[in-house]
Amino acid sequence: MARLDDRAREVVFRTEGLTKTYDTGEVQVHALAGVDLELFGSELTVLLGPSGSGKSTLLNILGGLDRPSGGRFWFRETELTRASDRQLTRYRRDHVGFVFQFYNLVPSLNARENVQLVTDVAKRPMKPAEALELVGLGHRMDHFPAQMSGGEQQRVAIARAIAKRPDVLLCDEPTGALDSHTGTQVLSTLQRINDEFGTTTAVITHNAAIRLMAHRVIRFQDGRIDRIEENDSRLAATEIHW
Ligand SMILES: Nc1ncnc2c1ncn2[C@@H]1O[C@H](COP(=O)(O)OP(=O)(O)OP(=O)(O)O)[C@@H](O)[C@H]1O
Repeated sequence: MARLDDRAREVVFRTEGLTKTYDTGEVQVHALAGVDLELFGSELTVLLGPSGSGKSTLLNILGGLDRPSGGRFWFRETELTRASDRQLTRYRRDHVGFVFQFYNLVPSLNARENVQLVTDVAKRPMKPAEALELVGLGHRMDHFPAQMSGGEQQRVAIARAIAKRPDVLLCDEPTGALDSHTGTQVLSTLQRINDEFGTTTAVITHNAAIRLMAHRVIRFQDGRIDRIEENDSRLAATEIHW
């Protein structure tokens, strides 16, 4: 599979000394303790690290869902460190797709309607049917979440995230609730979207096997980046087992 070097090294995200401290009354939790990082255009990055090492905190800040306590960060040329709530909402709507561990689908809406929630408010969306075809669910469009497997529901969530043609796809434990076989199908969908559309993709996981499909692997420890590895050769998601 293509190496990162083959791709344009546009800097999509940059962070400088990013910190996040939670004040829980008696103790301060340093969720991020100074993160300097660049994520590049079209790359698929896997963020690995023990529970509590700060992965979700970082992804939530990059996605405009949370704010840092200190440091600075940019999306392309735009500094978002002190963006207003309105600016962050517009940034999320126009540029970011999210995929979470628990699919967050609306149970009373079928697959097509769940995707339509996003396409109705996006600037240049795909048709819901097109997004569902892309994740291999063209035949399940009228099904409700309760009628679908976990993997299918997660693929509806991916269709919803990509239907607005986001520049970045931020995925927090997208296979955390899935068995190996189903998880592999979901990863394969993410990999194909990254390949076909060049969507910059970051995937948080506890599962070290998943690092094999990434262009780069970023390892977290205690709110800091411990190590960054570049994969000389990558595996197709379908070749990964756990
Ligand atoms: N709202 C909050 N209030 C207080 N502490 C928090 C809050 N959110 C996160 N934390 C703490 O910040 C630290 C980093 O959490 P974070 O969720 O970013 O880690 P993570 O690496 O994503 O972990 P996991 O893999 O378990 O999801 C943890 O110690 C966590 O308990």
